[in-house]
Amino acid sequence: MSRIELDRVVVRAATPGGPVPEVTVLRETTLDLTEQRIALVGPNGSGKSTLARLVNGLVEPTSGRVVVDGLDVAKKGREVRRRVGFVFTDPSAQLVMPTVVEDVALSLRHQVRGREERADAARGVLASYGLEELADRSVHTLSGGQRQLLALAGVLATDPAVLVADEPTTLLDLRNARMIGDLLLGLPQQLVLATHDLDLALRCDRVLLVDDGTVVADGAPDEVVAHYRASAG
Ligand SMILES: Nc1ncnc2c1ncn2[C@@H]1O[C@H](COP(=O)(O)OP(=O)(O)OP(=O)(O)O)[C@@H](O)[C@H]1O
Repeated sequence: MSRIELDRVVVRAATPGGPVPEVTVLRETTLDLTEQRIALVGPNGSGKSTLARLVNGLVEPTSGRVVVDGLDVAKKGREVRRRVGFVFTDPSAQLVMPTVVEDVALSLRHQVRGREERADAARGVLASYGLEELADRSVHTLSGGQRQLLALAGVLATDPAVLVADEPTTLLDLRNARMIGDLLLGLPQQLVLATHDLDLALRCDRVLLVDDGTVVADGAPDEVVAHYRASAG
C-alpha cells in the first residue's frame, strides 16, 4: 500500500476583489494515510477537494509538505502524478480526445510506445470495462455513467499506485453510482475518495470528516459517519 503524508500543510487562496485579500482553505493539517480506502466527507465548501487535490499536486500547499511514497509532491510533481491517478466529478474535464479509443490511447502514452500498439492496447482496456462498442464514438455522445466509467478506465490503464476520486458518483444515477462505487472500492490500489455518499464512506477503512478547512474527526468509518450525521442535525 502507498503512504500519503501531510506535514503541517496550510492552503491559502488569494481572493482578488473580495472583502479580504486571501482565505484559508485548509488550516494546518498533519496526516499519515496508509489505509487502503480513505474517504473524505464533510459539508459543501469544507475543503475535501482541496485535500484530495493536494495528493497529486493539483493544489499546492502554501506551507508544509505533501509526500507520497517518499516523494515530495512540490519537488517531484511529475513522478507523483504518474503514481497518483485522479478522477474528477465531471469526467468531461479529463476526456479530451475526439473519440473514446483515442482518449484511452492518450492515457497510455507513457506505457505503450507505438501508435498501432497503443490503439490495440486502448481497445483492450475498453473491452475489459465492457466499453468496446463505444470505441469510435465521440466522448460527447456518451451518457454520464459511460463517461465516468471511461474516465476511470483511462486512469486505471496507467496502473497508478493511488487513485484519488473527487465526488466521482455525484452526477450519476443510482445504478451508475453503485457501479462506479463498487468498482472503486474493489480496486487493489489505495483510494482517496471525497464523497457525499455516506454509504460509500462507510465501506472504506478510514474516514476523515472535514469542516471549515479542518479535519475535525478521523478514524473508524461508523464512528466518524455517526459523528457527521449527528453534527449535521
Ligand atoms: N482557489 C481558491 N480561491 C478562493 N477560494 C477557494 C479556492 N479554492 C477553494 N476555495 C474555497 O475553499 C473552500 C473549500 O473548497 P473545496 O472545494 O475544497 O470544498 P469541498 O469540501 O470539496 O466542497 P464541495 O463538497 O462543495 O465540493 C470553499 O469555500 C471554496 O470556495
